[in-house]
This record gives sequence, C-alpha cells and structure tokens, in this order.
Amino acid sequence: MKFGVVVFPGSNCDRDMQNALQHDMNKEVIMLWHKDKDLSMFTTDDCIVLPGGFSYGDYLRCGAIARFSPMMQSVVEFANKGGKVLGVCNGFQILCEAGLLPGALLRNGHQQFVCKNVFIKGADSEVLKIPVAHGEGRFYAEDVVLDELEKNDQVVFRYCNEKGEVGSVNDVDLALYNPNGAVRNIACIKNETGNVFGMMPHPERATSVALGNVDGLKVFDLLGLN
Ligand SMILES: NC(=O)CC[C@H](N)C(=O)O
Repeated sequence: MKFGVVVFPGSNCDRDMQNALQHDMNKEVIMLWHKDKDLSMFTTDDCIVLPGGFSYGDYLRCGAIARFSPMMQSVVEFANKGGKVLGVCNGFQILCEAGLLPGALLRNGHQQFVCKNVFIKGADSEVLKIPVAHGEGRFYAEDVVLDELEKNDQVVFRYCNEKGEVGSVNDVDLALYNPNGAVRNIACIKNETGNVFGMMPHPERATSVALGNVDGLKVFDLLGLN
C-alpha cells in the first residue's frame, strides 16, 4: 500500500505523517500539494492522508476552506471509487466539511486547546495511548446519525480510561477521559463503505520506540492501513 499525504497551507503534521509512514512503517509516500489534482499514481488499494494542522489558519471553521482546494475534488472522487482516505485531526475536520464523513467537529467543550495523551479503544481492540492536540475536536452529530453510525459499526475508537472503561454523560469520572466532550465519546469514525476514516488523536505521533510510544502503529493496523 502506497500513501499520499496532502499538504495544505497551514498543515503542520504533514512531515510527521511522512516520517511515521516512511521511516517507522517502511511505506512509499508521495507528498501532494493542495493546488494539484493528480492522483493517477494511486490505485484504490492505496491511501490518501489528510494530515493535522491549521489549514488556512482555521479561519471560518477548521477545515471549512481547505475542503474547497483542487486536490479535495480528486480526494472525493478517489474515495467514491473506493480508495482509502485517512484524515487525522485537521484532516478529520476537512473530511466532515467535504461531506465524506458525517457530523462535525465543534469547539472543545471546555473551550480550550488540549494537548496530551489520551486512551482510546476499538470494539475489539486493546486500550491504546495516543496523543491529541486540538481546539475543535468535539465530534457532534444528531442522535439519528449517531444511532446509524453505531448500528453499522462505523464508530472505530472511543475515548476511555486506562482500563478501557468508556464513560457516559452521567458518569462524571469517566467523562473526564473524554478530552473534548465528543458525543458518545467518539474519537474515530469511518464511512458506511469502510474506506474513509477520520480521527482526532494523532497515531503518527506514536510510531517510534525513540519517542516512547508505538501504539500508533496498532492504530494503522486496526484501520487496515498497513
Ligand atoms: N492538530 C490539529 O490538527 C489541530 C486541528 C485544528 N487546528 C484544531 O485546533 O482543532
């Protein structure tokens, strides 16, 4: 599997992503500029990554301007053909703005930028420690959308505590493990066809023994991006 990493003006995790994929995961990576449109060097077995950062300075709303870039037209076409797409943090915000994923990322409930390690868990996965760093990471969708996501197994990771316990809105202690107030503790979702993924935590910041955390490698594995 080959990876393309899209660089927008204001991206700041593009080189981290490139380094994680190339150096730590031994993958072929092609850097893509947001003003280009050509994805002909990729097949639908490959993966386009929208990295984290502050595209267009987060003006208007995070991701709201980036989604109009020429490359995003190609990314939407690529996704609709079944190509794999991963959006991390600002990338997740762009995917929601582009309509490739449902819901929206709202300003964090506590109104502050949050930068720390959190714990996440998939339905059948172990507990993973992954860093977050965002100001608008509170996933929100209407209840009917959330019910549908849950029914179709489209919630990939939820925030949890170290033991893997997931809180509810009535459970103040466990809610503390949710870094932004995301509904139903949602940290990562996929689309209905299972080829587009969006997550707020940064797996690319946890792929190296030298950095003290390799749980990010397990995230790429669990998403089938390896
Ligand atoms: N690390 C990121 O991608 C941050 C995303 C966005 N700028 C926010 O603060 O929510």
